[in-house]
Amino acid sequence: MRKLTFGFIGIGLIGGSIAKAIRRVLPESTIIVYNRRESSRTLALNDGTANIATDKVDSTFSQCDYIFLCTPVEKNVEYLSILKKIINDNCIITDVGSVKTNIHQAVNAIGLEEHFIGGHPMAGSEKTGYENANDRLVENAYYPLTPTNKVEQKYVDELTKIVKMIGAIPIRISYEEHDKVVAAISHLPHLIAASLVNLVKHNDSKEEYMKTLAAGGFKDITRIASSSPEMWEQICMTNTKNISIMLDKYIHDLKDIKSSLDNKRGSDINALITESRDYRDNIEEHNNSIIPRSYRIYCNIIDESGAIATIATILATSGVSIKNIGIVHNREFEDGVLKISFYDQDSADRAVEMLERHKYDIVKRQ
Ligand SMILES: NC(=O)C1=CN([C@@H]2O[C@H](COP(=O)(O)OP(=O)(O)OC[C@H]3O[C@@H](n4cnc5c(N)ncnc54)[C@H](O)[C@@H]3O)[C@@H](O)[C@H]2O)C=CC1
Ligand SMILES: O=C(O)C(=O)Cc1ccc(O)cc1
Repeated sequence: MRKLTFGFIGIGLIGGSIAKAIRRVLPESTIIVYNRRESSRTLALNDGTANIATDKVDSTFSQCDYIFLCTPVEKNVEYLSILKKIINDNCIITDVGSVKTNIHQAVNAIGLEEHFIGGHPMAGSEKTGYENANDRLVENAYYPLTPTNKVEQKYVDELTKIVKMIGAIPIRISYEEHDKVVAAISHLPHLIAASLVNLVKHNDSKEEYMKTLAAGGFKDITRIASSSPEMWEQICMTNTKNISIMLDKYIHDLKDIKSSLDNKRGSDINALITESRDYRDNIEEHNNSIIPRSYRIYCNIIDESGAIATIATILATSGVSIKNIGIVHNREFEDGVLKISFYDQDSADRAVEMLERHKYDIVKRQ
């Protein structure tokens, strides 16, 4: 890989994570960041991610081979006209926005097609900001790329290689198709999560029993209701038509469910959950066959304070780095079990060995 200069407009959760990942895998590269908030710029300089940080998008970015637009989707579009006056002839602008049609249309309108490859890492969380960024965030995640035939293939190949180097899985798709897909699997679910939380809020009693008793299932399905309002307003205002079409279908399905309830058709409910369970169970199997397996183990623990800390300490003292750790409650593990993810198979194997040596019960799973 040639020595590259990368620019980042916005180093929040996603921009910050990609910049950190590039610093890790291409340590010789130059990284220039612009961010509205000064504290993130300082953090990125201090932790060695950025070589240069600017408080405006200016000619410093003319050195860039790649510029990642990583602000909310309507804002990303605003930077295109500024960048058009700055970039060099060989620069590729890419973005990480959750919606692709709006930016492709803008790119088209201002004549930047040869310089643009749309992108969208399918990883992230409800958290925001550089403080939550990490260099492994996009690892094992699909990363749709939406180049048009106006951009030279050598750039598509190189960006694809960079996406692979940071551990993500590039997948080429048209921007129109992309926006239909994400309306169904990401944008509508965020609206459903938010509306479900508000439904509970608006129907809770003054004792707040609903809020108090809300259990794992409610929390699982509504985690994303804590996402950034500004980011999601912009997503919904740009992928409006696709989301609205899916929402119509969903309202239709909800009405069917209500009719099954009102008419006491238990077999309909049974069929609903049987169908969803089969499909849902298949999502992970399907992913496992394409994405490298996530290196995880499951361990039974006694439900008492300090139990997780003890395991974390055993692994830390054995030199095993934990990627993620948390209790899962689902029908597969009736009483709850600790799920621990690692960065590689060796770490997972070593963790099993160490925990079994300490008499922990590792749950065998296909
Ligand atoms: N959060 C997620 O899980 C994912 C988000 N995305 C996309 O990534 C992009 C960035 O999102 P996050 O990093 O999650 O958000 P974030 O809130 O963590 O970061 C947003 C960045 O944009 C900057 N920003 C916000 N408003 C701005 C404005 N008006 N002018 C200039 N800069 C502004 C912020 O200073 C920050 O650097 C969005 O386009 C989003 O659609 C893509 C995949 C996943
Ligand atoms: O937190 C989650 O599970 C998400 O769904 C994160 C996310 C948010 C926006 C995207 O465009 C892609 C992924």
